Amino acid sequence: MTSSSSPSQDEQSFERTRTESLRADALMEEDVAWSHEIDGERDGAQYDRAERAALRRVAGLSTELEDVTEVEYRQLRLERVVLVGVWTSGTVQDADNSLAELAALAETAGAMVLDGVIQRRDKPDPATYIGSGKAQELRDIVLESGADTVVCDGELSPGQLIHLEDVVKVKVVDRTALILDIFAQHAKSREGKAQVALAQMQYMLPRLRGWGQSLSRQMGGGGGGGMATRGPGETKIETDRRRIREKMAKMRREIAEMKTGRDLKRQERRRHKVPSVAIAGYTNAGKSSLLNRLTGAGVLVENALFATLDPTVRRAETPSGRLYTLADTVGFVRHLPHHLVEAFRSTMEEVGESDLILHVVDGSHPAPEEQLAAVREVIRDVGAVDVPEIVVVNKADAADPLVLQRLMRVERHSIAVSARTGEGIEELLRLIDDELPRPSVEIEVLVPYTQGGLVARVHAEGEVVSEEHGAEGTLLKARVHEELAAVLAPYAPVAP
Ligand SMILES: Nc1nc2c(ncn2[C@@H]2O[C@H](COP(=O)(O)OP(=O)(O)OP(=O)(O)O)[C@@H](O)[C@H]2O)c(=O)[nH]1
Ligand SMILES: [Mg+2]
Repeated sequence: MTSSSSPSQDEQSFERTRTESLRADALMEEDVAWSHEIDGERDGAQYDRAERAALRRVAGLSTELEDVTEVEYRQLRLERVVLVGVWTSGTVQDADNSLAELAALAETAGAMVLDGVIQRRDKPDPATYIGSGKAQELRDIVLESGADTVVCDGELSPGQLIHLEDVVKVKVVDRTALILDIFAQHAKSREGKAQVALAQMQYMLPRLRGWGQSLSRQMGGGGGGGMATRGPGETKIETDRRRIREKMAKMRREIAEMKTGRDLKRQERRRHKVPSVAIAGYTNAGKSSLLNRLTGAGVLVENALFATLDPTVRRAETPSGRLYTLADTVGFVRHLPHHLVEAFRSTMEEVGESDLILHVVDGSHPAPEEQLAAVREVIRDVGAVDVPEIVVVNKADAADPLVLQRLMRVERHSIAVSARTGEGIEELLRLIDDELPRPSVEIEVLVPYTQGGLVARVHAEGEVVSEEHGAEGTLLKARVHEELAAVLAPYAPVAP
């Protein structure tokens, strides 16, 4: 399609080119010369200028349901949303991916995505996130599409949220609130629920609004505060704040107690020297699928973000018969809200204290490298840098072979698998076996047949080098951990 030269204002505002994702949509300001051949010669500057001025509509984002019954079924939580992103750096593709991920998040939260637009800017507008002119256009899109919520692809300041809401006249939420909402919907365990609630309160605290605030805004807002702006509403907010703070303190204590319970369990596992493997990775990468494939555990797998919020720990066995634990973890996401990282820190510490991390990445995703980097950032954040890592490139069945090759080349310690088809799983199991810490003490013991349980323990917890069944018992040569070596010490054959 050749772009029309200077389309009329009406065409500019309402023509939709959903299929041409690179085409800036017709929402530009009047001053933009859009007469250039889009596919023809345009230098970078022009491109930039056009992009800066345009709210670029991202194609294929609409998840408007065709089946009416499905709409009704979802009606309860259904919000009709328009997504908006500010694109400050990176390529068009990056910007599109980011908005596509926001769409997936919104859907996971139960919303219906009607439209998505991106504005090119050096940085978000301090007042309204997108520029004020663009905010007006966004208002038109909201009206036209019948949306009841705008979702911004970032964390907005309390002020930005208020100002943008004033313009678009529907609820405005940001990426952080959306992720918090999903976590709140998905948390099952008491601890998970408490962690999410804490994070939500933390997020809410500076964003509390009552009519005290609108009052102060009416009275000129922004400036000095002072007695004049201090209405009864503000006092109410102060009371609310205090109540929330008290609740948060209580919640923190509860979480700390629950953590103690989990720590005990972990210590128990450590005492038995069962090596632990943590499966970490970006949300929807296939962590739970992999856990199921490796252990046959029935863990919830869903094509939704953050299907897993409560860490599941399963027992597994290497091909050589050594036991280890395998833990599924909460998925990561770019710009994971800071409050959540804090709230889930204790859960994520599991990753930090494991003996090996299986870092799962979706090989069929458009930007797997970005996902790897985002996850590593959080791993660094929780101080889990010393744990050896195997990069497990999953969904090899669906991935572009060239992308797989690229990842294998860059990631030294990596393997391509498919949790779905089972491809590469055998090899992964062997890799895990190689990477798990070796028990350090070499022993040679003669275990009487009456102590069969000990022989079984050596098999499970150590590595058997040789085993002979003699008249007096089982002659074992093996490598075991110190504690088991101490238990076995009495059975060392006496030197002749
Ligand atoms: N094609 C393909 N799809 C896969 C594979 N592994 C998982 N999936 C799909 O990817 C989606 C996410 O899988 P999960 O195992 O729930 O992913 P997860 O990493 O546990 O996700 P969260 O718990 O939400 O963070 C599901 O729809 C799976 O069916 C695979 O090897 N190939
Ligand atoms: Mg999962």
